[in-house]
Amino acid sequence: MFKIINATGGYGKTTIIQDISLTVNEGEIVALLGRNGVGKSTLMRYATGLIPAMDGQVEIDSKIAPSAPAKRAKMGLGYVPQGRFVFPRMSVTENIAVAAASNGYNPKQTVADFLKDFPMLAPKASDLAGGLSGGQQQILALARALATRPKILLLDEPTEGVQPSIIDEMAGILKRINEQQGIAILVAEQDLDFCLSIAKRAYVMEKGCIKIAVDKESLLADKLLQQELLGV
Ligand SMILES: Nc1ncnc2c1ncn2[C@@H]1O[C@H](COP(=O)(O)OP(=O)(O)OP(=O)(O)O)[C@@H](O)[C@H]1O
Repeated sequence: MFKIINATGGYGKTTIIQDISLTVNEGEIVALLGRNGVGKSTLMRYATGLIPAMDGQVEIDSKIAPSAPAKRAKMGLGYVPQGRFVFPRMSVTENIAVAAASNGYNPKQTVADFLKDFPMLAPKASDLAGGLSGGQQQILALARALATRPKILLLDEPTEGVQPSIIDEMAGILKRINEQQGIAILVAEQDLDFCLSIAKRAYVMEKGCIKIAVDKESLLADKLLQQELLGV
């Protein structure tokens, strides 16, 4: 249902990712792994349309996605960028409302639903997002992406700088939305344990390319691969 086909892209004239193809099937959670700087975030930005394609394309539900990020969002592509993007001077409620409205959904209803679904945010509903802890901001960033009602959710290093209890909470939320709402997920990560607690297979990147596509069991069993490609 979500495909990146022969993606080549980068910044200015510099090519960072080269000829990458990957698929996330309906209802799947797939990990995108690789050491620092291999191009995971660049591939995510390519997928969302935030950087222009030098070559290749993105397909959502077998339709070629237009390049504008807002059009991809309307087709069902949700995105949580690295660094937990929230509006710091808006309240938790306003952050969710703005995200819902940006994709044409009723802000009031969405906020009411989300405060039920994200009990951690409910007591903070009127607080400014900038005053939340790092982990709470990451959960809010996830709630914002979900408020756009995506079919496929792209997450860029959601565990970075987040304390273990919130990482567990996040894994629980991701499994729940995947199982109950059928939202497919592509998660770029360095935290192998987190990824393999939610994903059944992974693509591993090296120097701007996909080096290998591997299922969870094979990756867990292959310590050499873990060390060589992931440095763990
Ligand atoms: N905005 C940018 N302009 C120019 N080069 C960039 C930009 N963002 C990233 N790069 C370069 O692209 C390469 C890949 O970086 P990218 O952030 O995509 O990797 P990554 O696998 O996500 O790494 P990390 O885990 O550190 O986020 C790096 O060499 C980086 O310096």
